[in-house]
Amino acid sequence: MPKFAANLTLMFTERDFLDRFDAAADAGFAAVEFMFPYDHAPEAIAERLTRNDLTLALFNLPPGNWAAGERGFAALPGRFDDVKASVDKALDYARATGVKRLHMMAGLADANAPEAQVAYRRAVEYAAERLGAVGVDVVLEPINGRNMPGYFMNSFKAAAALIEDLGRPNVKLLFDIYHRQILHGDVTVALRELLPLIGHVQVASVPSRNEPDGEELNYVYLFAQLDRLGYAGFVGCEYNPRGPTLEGLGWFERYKRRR
Ligand SMILES: O=C(O)[C@@H](O)C(=O)CO
Ligand SMILES: [Mg+2]
Repeated sequence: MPKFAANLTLMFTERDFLDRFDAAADAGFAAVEFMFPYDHAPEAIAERLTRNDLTLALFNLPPGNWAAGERGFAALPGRFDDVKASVDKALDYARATGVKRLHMMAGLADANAPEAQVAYRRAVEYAAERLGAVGVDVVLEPINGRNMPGYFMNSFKAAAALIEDLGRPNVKLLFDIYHRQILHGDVTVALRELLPLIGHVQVASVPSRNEPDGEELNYVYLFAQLDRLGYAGFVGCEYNPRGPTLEGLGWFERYKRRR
């Protein structure tokens, strides 16, 4: 059975951020993820995890000024000092929470520009070196251009090629099934082929990005497929609930933690 992580950036938003940990645990999740913890002290996040016996599956390195439109800066030439500072900051949270993988966002840049490719590779290698020393993986996520126009990392093929070329055991693929279906389709075969590179999976319905229980993809099949493939990582529920979060958790009933 997949190990599901509630995404606290999108789920349980009826509650304040820190209270979402309690809500996720009460709903039967044994793990959580979120995009950014940085408005809260590392100790406050750690306390909620411990109190609720939750594992933190993933969060993102600081992305720059999100409100102003930044979406990371790893592929932006001239931003290497920001990359270093972002790794420092994320490490504080990783140490406090015990998270084992962090998503490094690439930023808005031309995917074919050699200078962006060089900057990205350098940033990923730097993060991998620093985070690897404390047992943390760096995951790279291809994101579709409808949700994030102009985003540098927009191809599963490019991500896989870079990860294979780097050959670092702690650089892995964040396989967001929602983005995969929009970018390229062929989800099942891609999961099979890319499995050795996958460090994290995320899910949502396509095209609405709601609960994984309908529309284009058959998630009952895909979750069973992940089990058949022997995927041992987490599956992040990165979806916008159609209504109140709890009312949309019918799909999760068969998978939830019971205690
Ligand atoms: O899929 C996404 O959008 C996220 O996983 C993310 O980290 C950046 O928005
Ligand atoms: Mg995602």
